Amino acid sequence: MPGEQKNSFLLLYGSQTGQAKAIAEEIAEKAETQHNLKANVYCLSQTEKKFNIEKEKCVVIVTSTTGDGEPPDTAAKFFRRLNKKTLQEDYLSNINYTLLGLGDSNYTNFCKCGKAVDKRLEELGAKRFYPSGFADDAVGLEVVVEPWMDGLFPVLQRFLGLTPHDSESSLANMDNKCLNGHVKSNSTSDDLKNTDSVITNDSINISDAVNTNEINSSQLKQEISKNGLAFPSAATAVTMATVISAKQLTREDAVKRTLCLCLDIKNSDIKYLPGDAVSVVCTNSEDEVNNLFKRLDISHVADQVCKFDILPDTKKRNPSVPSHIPHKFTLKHVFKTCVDIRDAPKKALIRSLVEFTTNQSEKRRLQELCSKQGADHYSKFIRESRISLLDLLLTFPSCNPPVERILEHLPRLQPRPYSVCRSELEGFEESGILSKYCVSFSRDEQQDDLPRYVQDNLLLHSSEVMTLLESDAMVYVCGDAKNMAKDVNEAFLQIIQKEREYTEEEAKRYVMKMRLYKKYMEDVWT
Ligand SMILES: Cc1cc2nc3c(=O)[nH]c(=O)nc-3n(C[C@H](O)[C@H](O)[C@H](O)COP(=O)(O)O)c2cc1C
Repeated sequence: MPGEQKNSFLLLYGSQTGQAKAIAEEIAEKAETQHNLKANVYCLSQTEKKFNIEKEKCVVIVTSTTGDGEPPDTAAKFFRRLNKKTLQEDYLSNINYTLLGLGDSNYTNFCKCGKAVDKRLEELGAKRFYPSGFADDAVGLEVVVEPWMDGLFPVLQRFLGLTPHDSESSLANMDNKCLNGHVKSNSTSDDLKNTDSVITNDSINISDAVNTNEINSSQLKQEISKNGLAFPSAATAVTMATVISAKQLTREDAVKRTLCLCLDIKNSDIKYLPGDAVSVVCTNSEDEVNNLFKRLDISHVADQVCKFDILPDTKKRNPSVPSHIPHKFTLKHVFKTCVDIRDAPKKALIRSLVEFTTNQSEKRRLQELCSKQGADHYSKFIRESRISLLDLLLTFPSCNPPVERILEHLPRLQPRPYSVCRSELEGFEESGILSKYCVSFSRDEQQDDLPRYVQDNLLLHSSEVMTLLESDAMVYVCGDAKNMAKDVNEAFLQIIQKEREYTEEEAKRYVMKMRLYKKYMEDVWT
């Protein structure tokens, strides 16, 4: 049984794009380096191979939600097993657990997976030894994650019989059964003093450039797919594709520029259908990378080949090189293609900058930004202002961190997902396959009498739409759930009321029936 040591506990994570995994790793690291606890960490996909939850005494679960309220792919098997109808009510009565759910309140089913697992564990008799937390990516996961994690350790210690004190006050701060969304923490001024101690030692160091040859580009391509960008959610290997044409779809004065890019994938194995998603890795801007290098004073080594080494005397348990950093690299390559330099700097990064800042007032300001009391300042100054790493360093001129410290903290450059659709409609209209084809460019400036949104277009063609509906038409609605899908649904209700002289109730029943017979289908997201 894995939990044999007195101070050990099982730590499980279910992650689609890496955040839950990173948080679980942080919990494990803090548990070991700061709290004399030992975490046995496994991905939920390892169920029955590496762990059997029913045999555990103390379990901590961190899981995100993906898709439309679904568990991450890696958690699907665990989820299925847990939901078996045949399990007895007391199946998990021996285990004690707590759970941290990650989600995004822009989605309809906020933290659905975490909440469902939490509920099911309770149904099966498991006891929650510490309140479960539900963190919201829309406002910043750290708003819930940080106080939840801080409170967890003393409770765990007490639960495992290591320190019989402290946990009461920690539990008192968590007075709800679950933490949900925004949390105001009840911290003391000690938090500020303690900010430095979180970073105990450099764990990673860039060794001196091993040689000064530039890595040739095919080697770099290999590194991208082999080491640099091992995307956890990618269904296929990463493919290099050339952009063969680019057409701007929006007008020059549009609020947001939309481009139609054609990628040449003739020589790749990619097969796709409309509805699949293609994720594009867009590199960081050369100018921004150069400016960052100038600010970090590393322009002169930008093209030298480097390698990450773990410091032999690191105090971190199981230190590892971030998986998105290639074994050998040039700084230029890593900063352009592997790390996200635009994302708002995380508190852990800001905390690590403090020790490299010489001006005392700048130092205090940085400490404040990453302290619990400074949560509002952090949200306002960093997140809402969409400050980048370069902006931050320019604002704090006396801060001169070594580049390895920055690299240790920068998140992976995430691919941007796009839905695959076909752009053949114009051709279909020309060849007569389509008899009518209407477009609405809502972001372009419109003359007042032209339909701006798709619902305006539907209402404009109200009687034709009704005729189509009556002749067994299928309706597919795809796109923004919050406004567009709602408004399109409303437009259909209006059309049916107007054209058929139906009451609102009758129109609703009409659309309901269409949905029931799969004649009105939605593929929508927020
Ligand atoms: C494609 C996609 C679908 C998502 N669906 C949901 C959802 O239905 N409900 C929710 O609360 N969060 C949803 N999220 C937000 C993630 O749960 C959240 O960003 C989380 O921090 C990701 O953690 P992970 O990297 O460990 O997977 C979704 C995110 C993505 C990218």
